[in-house]
Amino acid sequence: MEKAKAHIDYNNPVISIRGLQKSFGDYHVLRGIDLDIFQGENLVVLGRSGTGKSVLIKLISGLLRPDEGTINVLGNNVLTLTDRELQKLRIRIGFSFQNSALYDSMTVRKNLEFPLVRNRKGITRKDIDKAVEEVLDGVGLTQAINQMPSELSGGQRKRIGIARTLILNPEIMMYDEPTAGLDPITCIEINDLINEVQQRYHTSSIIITHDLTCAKTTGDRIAMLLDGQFQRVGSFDQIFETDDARVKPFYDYNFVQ
Ligand SMILES: Nc1ncnc2c1ncn2[C@@H]1O[C@H](COP(=O)(O)OP(=O)(O)OP(=O)(O)O)[C@@H](O)[C@H]1O
Repeated sequence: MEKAKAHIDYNNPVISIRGLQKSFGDYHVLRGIDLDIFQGENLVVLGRSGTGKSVLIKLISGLLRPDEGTINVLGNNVLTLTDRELQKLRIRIGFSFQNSALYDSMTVRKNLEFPLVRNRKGITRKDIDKAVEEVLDGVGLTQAINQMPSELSGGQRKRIGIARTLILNPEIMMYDEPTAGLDPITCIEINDLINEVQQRYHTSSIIITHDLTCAKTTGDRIAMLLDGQFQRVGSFDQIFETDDARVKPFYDYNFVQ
């Protein structure tokens, strides 16, 4: 499906990162990251394995501390927040991770209710039911409400995983390898869903992927992490308009639809 025009507010960065550095022992993983992600934008982060993409997400969400630099998320200086403040901030961020599995012993409904009951103290039964129905509609799976995760396809489980994140109305979504391990048709569906989420929930997103079709389909901008820095940032076509020997193989060995 063609990506609809995104409504991006370039005057309103939801994440602002400056001079970010992080080492583990002698390995200098991030060597000066500068990045703004704007309200309503899908930003794709591309980079080879081990370049520090997951480390970046952990730094943004306060799970790791940088050696240098500043990180501002939704108006908060992440490095000065208390644990409690960090927890509150994380509720405003939706994480769709490869390992964020559903609870196998619970129906889809119960899986979706779980984050609500845990994070919205005092929420009424009526509001829970409404939120579950709305979010299932949002991911196109209303019929799955009473099914068990084992009865769903990989793509459907992925959708429910995303729905479980969306139910808390996050302002930012983080997708880590959203299409990994899915067949090509399901990949297309998940890419479309990421774009639908952007439109319907007005989220800003970071999408980490190796899948260039995913990058091309979902990204309003692409940031390529090379040697610890965002060496190339721009549209899909712009970042691959180069003879840089570190960039070209990325494109040449990927099948891009
Ligand atoms: N807590 C840690 N302690 C030590 N080294 C770490 C830690 N976390 C990450 N690293 C190292 O930092 C580097 C970057 O890791 P990261 O997981 O961010 O890579 P990535 O770009 O997400 O890779 P992939 O695409 O394979 O998921 C790796 O060499 C990893 O071993």
